[in-house]
Amino acid sequence: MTGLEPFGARLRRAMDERGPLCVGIDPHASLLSEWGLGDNVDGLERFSRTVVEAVADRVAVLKPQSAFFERFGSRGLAVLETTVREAREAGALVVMDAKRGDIGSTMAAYAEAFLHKDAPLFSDALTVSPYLGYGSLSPAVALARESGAGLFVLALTSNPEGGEVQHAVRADGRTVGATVLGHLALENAGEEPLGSFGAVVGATLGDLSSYDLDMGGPILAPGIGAQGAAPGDLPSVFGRAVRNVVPNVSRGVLRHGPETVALRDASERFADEIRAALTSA
Ligand SMILES: O=C(O)c1cc(=O)[nH]c(=O)n1[C@@H]1O[C@H](COP(=O)(O)O)[C@@H](O)[C@H]1O
Repeated sequence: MTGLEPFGARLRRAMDERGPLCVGIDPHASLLSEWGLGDNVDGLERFSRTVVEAVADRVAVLKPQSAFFERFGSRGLAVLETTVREAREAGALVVMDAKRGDIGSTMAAYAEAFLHKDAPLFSDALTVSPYLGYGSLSPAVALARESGAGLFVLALTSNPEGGEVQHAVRADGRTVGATVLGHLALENAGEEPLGSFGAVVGATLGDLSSYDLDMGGPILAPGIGAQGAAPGDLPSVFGRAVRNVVPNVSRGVLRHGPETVALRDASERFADEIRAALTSA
């Protein structure tokens, strides 16, 4: 299979050209209602198309959250396919937020579903959970390499409950989260200008100086906006690794819909604040 240029290289270029913002496509039932749309497939379709029209030609990354599409069964998945295709056609990279994780042999099928270049839901990258053991992800790592796609592996998540697993200390004295970051550093070794195997690290987490976040790959940083973090927090949370951070905002942008112009303005405001925060870092 001839793959695309590696995801990390494509992402670095997109971040340099467009800035690093990732806008999430999270069609919550409450947002559909606020936008005057029905909580049905037509509403889902209108919502997703509007977000793509508003920002896919200007942000580096769009991140559809699969659960909100799965809610509507096969017709929701058809909307997800269209959303991914139209976002990519408009020049955005698509990170499919499906947070898959399973035993290795089943993980291979999840990888086929999202990372095989001929799959209907092929995406530039996929969020995955390493909490069945990092090694269980190896079929996804292998297929991502072959396709020129990437992974974002949950390392230190933005939710307060995540710490009970991720900050747990192993017998060798390292935390579970640090162990995941260590695996990613090995995957990305020697990859220039940026590896394709990223971590998810919440922007809400405050001081992370005890973690080595500089693991050669991108860091997807959710938590800005609705979960309380702000663009100005990025330099202090991520330190030197901030240059590789892809900050995600979902509800913080989406609540400004349904007008395309208002969505675009909200996204530009976040992009400007992020640029200002990174320049001062
Ligand atoms: O993998 C993710 O994207 C993710 C990881 C994490 O630690 N925290 C987190 O909020 N997310 C996702 O990021 C988005 C955040 O949405 P907002 O809180 O509305 O900006 C949601 O789609 C979450 O599922």
